[in-house]
Amino acid sequence: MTQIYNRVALIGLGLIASSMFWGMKRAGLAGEVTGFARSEDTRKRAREIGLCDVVCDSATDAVKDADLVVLCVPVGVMGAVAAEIAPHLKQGAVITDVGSVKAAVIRDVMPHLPDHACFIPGHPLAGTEHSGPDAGFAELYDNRWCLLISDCCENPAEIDRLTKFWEGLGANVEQMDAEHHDLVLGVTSHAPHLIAYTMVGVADDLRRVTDSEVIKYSAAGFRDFTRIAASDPTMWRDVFLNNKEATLEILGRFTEELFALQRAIRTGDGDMLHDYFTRTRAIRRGIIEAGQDTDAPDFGRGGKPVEKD
Ligand SMILES: NC(=O)c1ccc[n+]([C@@H]2O[C@H](COP(=O)([O-])OP(=O)(O)OC[C@H]3O[C@@H](n4cnc5c(N)ncnc54)[C@H](O)[C@@H]3O)[C@@H](O)[C@H]2O)c1
Ligand SMILES: O=C(O)C(=O)C[C@]1(C(=O)O)C=C[C@@H](O)C=C1
Repeated sequence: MTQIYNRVALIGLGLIASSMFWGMKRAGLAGEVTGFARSEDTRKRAREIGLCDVVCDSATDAVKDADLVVLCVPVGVMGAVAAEIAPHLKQGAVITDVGSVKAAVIRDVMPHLPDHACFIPGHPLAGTEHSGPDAGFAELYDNRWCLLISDCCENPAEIDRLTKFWEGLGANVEQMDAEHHDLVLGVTSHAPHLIAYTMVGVADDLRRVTDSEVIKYSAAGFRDFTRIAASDPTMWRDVFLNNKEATLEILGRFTEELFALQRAIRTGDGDMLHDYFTRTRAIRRGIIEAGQDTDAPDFGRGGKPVEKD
């Protein structure tokens, strides 16, 4: 049990905040945790399940005397929440967030914060397709990355303290520049979600033709798409609207590659398809060999990728 902050305030009480709360309790990281969510139903549910030591009826009450304030709301409302709480922050408070996009959050939040406060944007790379106060669990961040953007805060001791806090929640912490973060996550998270949303939409259109066969006989790959496409619509709307440039850049490249593959199929260019899939398989194997995905089902005994020819 290592207490890192006396008082932590969670604003927004969904998957990410509730997982932080249970993780803080597991490791004894905070003396007291206050919480606030905009919806009265969410606050009621949080009180019923013991989510937070105190559930407040306003964000301003929740942040009073908090040493750490964590903004766990959709990316599109971070700025409005920051404006509301700013005058009520404790002297020297640290503000962080968990938003999936970083440059837009910094743009929206920073101007509202008083000089005495320190803003350290963050992003835990962990989640599920579930949302709301019941969705959280203490293990969500175990052995996952949490990226911190350090250049908004001039106090290295507070960056160290927040790093220890996330490590206490089980995460591995690294620092990254906001623009770079948005490009990397555009490739690894945002574009894949958009593709999953699209693919499930296409299947839904087809379903009308084939009368439910698409869903009934869906194999594992498509089922994974449906899991991802079940993610919260508000959260993902805000991600795309706030990481516009990187998403459009990646989608442009994606479309070019898709057209090339489409052409190879139409013209019967088997060599092109085989070379392409050989290259992508090597990437996957490289990740496994580097030990970066030990969850992989094709990670064989003795730490070697399983040959499946
Ligand atoms: N779900 C994921 O996989 C995941 C992973 C990493 C980061 N994130 C980021 O974490 C943040 C929260 O996501 P989540 O999955 O916990 O969402 P969620 O939908 O489970 O929870 C969001 C909470 O914010 C509350 N809220 C919305 N608007 C509010 C406002 N104006 N004031 C106060 N509360 C408000 C909602 O009532 C809800 O309690 C988002 O910014 C998201 O981009 C999500
Ligand atoms: O596992 C999932 O369901 C997720 O989509 C989690 C995921 C991701 O893309 O990896 C989603 C959004 C985040 O900002 C971070 C993590």
